[in-house]
Amino acid sequence: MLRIANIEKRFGPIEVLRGVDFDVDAGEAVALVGDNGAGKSTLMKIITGVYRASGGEVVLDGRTITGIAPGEIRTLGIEMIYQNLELAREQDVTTNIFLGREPTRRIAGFDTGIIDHAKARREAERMVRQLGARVPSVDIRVGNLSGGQQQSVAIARALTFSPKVVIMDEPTAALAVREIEHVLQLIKELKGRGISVILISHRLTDVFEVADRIVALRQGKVIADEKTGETTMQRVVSHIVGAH
Ligand SMILES: Nc1ncnc2c1ncn2[C@@H]1O[C@H](COP(=O)(O)OP(=O)(O)OP(=O)(O)O)[C@@H](O)[C@H]1O
Repeated sequence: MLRIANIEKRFGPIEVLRGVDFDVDAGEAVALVGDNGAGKSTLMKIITGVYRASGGEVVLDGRTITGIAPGEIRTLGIEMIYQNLELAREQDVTTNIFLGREPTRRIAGFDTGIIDHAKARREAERMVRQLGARVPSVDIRVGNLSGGQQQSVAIARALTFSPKVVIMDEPTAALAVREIEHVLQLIKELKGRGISVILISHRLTDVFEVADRIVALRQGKVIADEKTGETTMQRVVSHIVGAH
């Protein structure tokens, strides 16, 4: 579904990515791990079109997307959920799920439609239910939800774009222990729908629970690309810190 091929990124004289290669299959979750400064965020910004690569290419479902603007890459099927979630905390769940893309209805005599809030609400409820997200009501202000519930809203919102790939940056880092399990369930749900997931995480227990493969980045290079079932936490830690 997604191929990262020999991606290089230089900022002036600084080489941040030095020929990064890995693939993500449909419905596969790949964890991207690496120490602070390894290049994970830079790579994600290249995949989502925020940065232009200095070399190499990103291929989505057979199509080269390197150099395409972020808005179009999103339309083509790559969604990124940032650590800060980018939700409107003062607005309710429905508004956040549709932010700017609410269903509209036509009124006789008017050229443009008006927001059909009842329909948006029904659809938001359906999405939350189908996803198995534990959000008490779609009418609640997002700022009043727990961290895990907010993460669920961000995932539901990502699904409205019908993504092929969802990239998640530290989705469990700020969560209480009992909420982590629920977010990991939602990630499994995405996989079950055939959506590919790239999970950036420092929490290796989470990585081992949901990822099919673990790609370790060190100093801008893939230092290991291993199936989760064929490696160990100790081995992954040593890849990250550079013990071998
Ligand atoms: N715009 C920039 N100009 C110059 N150097 C940059 C720029 N952005 C990132 N870097 C450098 O690139 C390297 C990789 O940074 P990046 O943020 O991609 O790492 P990371 O693996 O995401 O780290 P973290 O886990 O801390 O978020 C760092 O040394 C950083 O200082």
